[in-house]
Amino acid sequence: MGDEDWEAEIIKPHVSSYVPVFEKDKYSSGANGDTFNRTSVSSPEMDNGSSRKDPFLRTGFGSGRSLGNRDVGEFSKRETIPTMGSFGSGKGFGNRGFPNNKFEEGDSSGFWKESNNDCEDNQTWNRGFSKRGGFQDGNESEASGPPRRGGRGSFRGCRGGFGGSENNDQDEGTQRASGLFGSRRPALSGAGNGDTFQSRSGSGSGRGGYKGLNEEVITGTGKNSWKSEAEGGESGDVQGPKVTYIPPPPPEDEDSIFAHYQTGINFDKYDTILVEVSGHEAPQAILTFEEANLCQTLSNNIAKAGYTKLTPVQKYSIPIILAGRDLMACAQTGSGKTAAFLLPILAHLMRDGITASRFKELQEPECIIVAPTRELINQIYLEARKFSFGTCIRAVVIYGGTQLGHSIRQIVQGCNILCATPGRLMDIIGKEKIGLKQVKYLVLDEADRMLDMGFGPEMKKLISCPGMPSKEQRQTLLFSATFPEEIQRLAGEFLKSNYLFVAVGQVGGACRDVQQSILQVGQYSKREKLVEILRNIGDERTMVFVETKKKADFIATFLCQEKISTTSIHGDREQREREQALGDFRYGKCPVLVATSVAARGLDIENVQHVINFDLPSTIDEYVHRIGRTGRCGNTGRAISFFDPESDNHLAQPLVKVLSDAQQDVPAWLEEIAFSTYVPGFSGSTRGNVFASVDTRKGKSTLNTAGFSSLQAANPVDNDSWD
Ligand SMILES: Nc1ncnc2c1ncn2[C@@H]1O[C@H](COP(=O)(O)OP(=O)(O)OP(=O)(O)O)[C@@H](O)[C@H]1O
Repeated sequence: MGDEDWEAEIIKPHVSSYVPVFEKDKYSSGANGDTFNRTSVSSPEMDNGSSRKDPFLRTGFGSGRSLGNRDVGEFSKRETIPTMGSFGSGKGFGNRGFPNNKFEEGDSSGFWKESNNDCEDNQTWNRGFSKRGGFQDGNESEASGPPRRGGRGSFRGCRGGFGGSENNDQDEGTQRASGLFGSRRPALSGAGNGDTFQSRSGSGSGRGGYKGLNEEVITGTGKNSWKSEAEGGESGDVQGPKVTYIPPPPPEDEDSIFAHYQTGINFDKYDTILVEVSGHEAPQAILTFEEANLCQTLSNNIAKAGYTKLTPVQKYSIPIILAGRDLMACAQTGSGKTAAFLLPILAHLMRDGITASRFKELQEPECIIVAPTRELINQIYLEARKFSFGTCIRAVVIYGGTQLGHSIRQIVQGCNILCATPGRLMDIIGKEKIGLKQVKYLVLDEADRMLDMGFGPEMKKLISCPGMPSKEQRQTLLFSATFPEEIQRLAGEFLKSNYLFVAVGQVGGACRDVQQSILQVGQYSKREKLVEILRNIGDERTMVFVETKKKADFIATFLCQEKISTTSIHGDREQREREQALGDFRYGKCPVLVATSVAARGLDIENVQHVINFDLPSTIDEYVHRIGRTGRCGNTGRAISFFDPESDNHLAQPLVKVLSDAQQDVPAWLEEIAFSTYVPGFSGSTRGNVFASVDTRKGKSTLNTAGFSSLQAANPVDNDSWD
């Protein structure tokens, strides 16, 4: 993917005539115009002979004046403003595109490295410098990025940092680190939001710095520098400015805390889903919240959250966790896994009492929850805060892309449940800001992702950190909608040998409330098809998944050009922008969110009615997670996927399987491709290595509908092979 030759289609006269509304307002005079010379951009030295691929170069998207990293959704649907250049043509100004010309973080080098793997904190270890600082990744062969909308924008005019080697990256980084923010941006001030940056030349280690109202200079050198990313620090090595973003605190009022959306018409149908529990002596499932015997405050909070009935994964997982057992639970997307682990943990904490308090010097959380993306961990935190409302239990969230000092300050105020992304967690542990001795619960949400090659090593480090109780001493809970066999095997290292495995429906299966359609669409027709679909959809909330960060920017910009209010989220956007984008989507300002896989898992956004896979992901599991952003909690949704026979044939067989398991129509052409395509290890009936259909330990104990309690294991499990 990503090789689409956009150039042929993108050069259209109307492109340069569309100017986003805020551009008109702020820069309508020609004075701010094209200070960046477009021809220089496409010089061979810079584009490495590959500018053919970069539509932005030819159309002026992102050339020169950054639109800032404003969400493209702010390119209003309704505005068409007479020509004044193209997107972002002109100055390297308004770094992030904030209306008040606020500056931040300053990732403004001219080149950036694209990666298909748009994930979180393990990737963020690369972020501070190498990804952003002026170099170009050979594979991507882009002379510059897409419309970076400022920030790390390609064509920043004044300091683009072009170059073709990693050395240039170093140079750019050094340049940035040596006072770029301090000395080159004296006393910048903008209004509001604490985003104002102030010059701090000479502060800290004397390398310059920048500061906002809520921000402090964190320099990269000297005794006080944070740990390098390679060591697990997320804020970067010696070069480059540190992340200073402090997320706004979530609303404190009860209505906001307990705001929720309605369960859908199919919520009751959850009861008919088959549930398997494997392992020894599984406790009986419960049928009602009352049976869980939770304390009054918790019960009140559950009621205030609008939960009246347990979902299947909750019926089985809650008693298992209450019984102190380790658990691997697999249930379809949007079926309430978060509450399935939070409620029993909170119940235990309430029963046993907590030790951490704001008066303790070293915070020692009783529970650590990790998840692969920042937005997801924040969502889990909000759920934890909701269910612990009115109790003395304090949940804290820490994640990358935010100021480390802020994370530390949150923790020292008291921390019983620590919700964290892996990079930030390891950073905090490395700095000895928390003690692990009290950890009784370790939860890996999206556990298959947390244990795969990306995060697995970090998770292994986590469980072998000094002080971390051994698996015999803690309770470990793994949750996901997908659990490939090989990951299940790896999980044995984390779990006690007698763990229980709960499978609600088919492991790795898609949610049946999502109506799936697969359309055969070639690369060159995708955009046209997308626009056609979105026009038909109207204002209904839609997530569009693409394979690369660069393409996410491109498609979002393209849609804005087509007057479709769109924003985007991906791993190269600053955290502030990501949160803004998600907010704009969540609250309806932009009904279309273009995303990479960073938004594929876990995100629970009300009323997402459509998911469009503009590009199919590389794995079927990812497909299942992506389409699971719609059709949640008994609501219905639609997923449309563009299948390009040039690149997606390997997915034909697993797609046919997922579609038929979910009782969806399977197009004849897809079956034909599936039939004629050899996929090593795949077999339609067992799914081979593609994903597991059962607990890989083989011992199945029950096969029940969710409304009935489980039976004892029919086949004792060979636990020995799991240590
Ligand atoms: N028993 C319940 N009654 C009503 N709503 C519920 C119940 N359990 C969960 N929900 C709601 O259902 C939605 C989906 O829950 P959640 O995000 O935990 O799903 P999930 O299984 O973790 O999904 P994913 O696999 O995508 O991460 C949330 O809005 C949650 O508040």
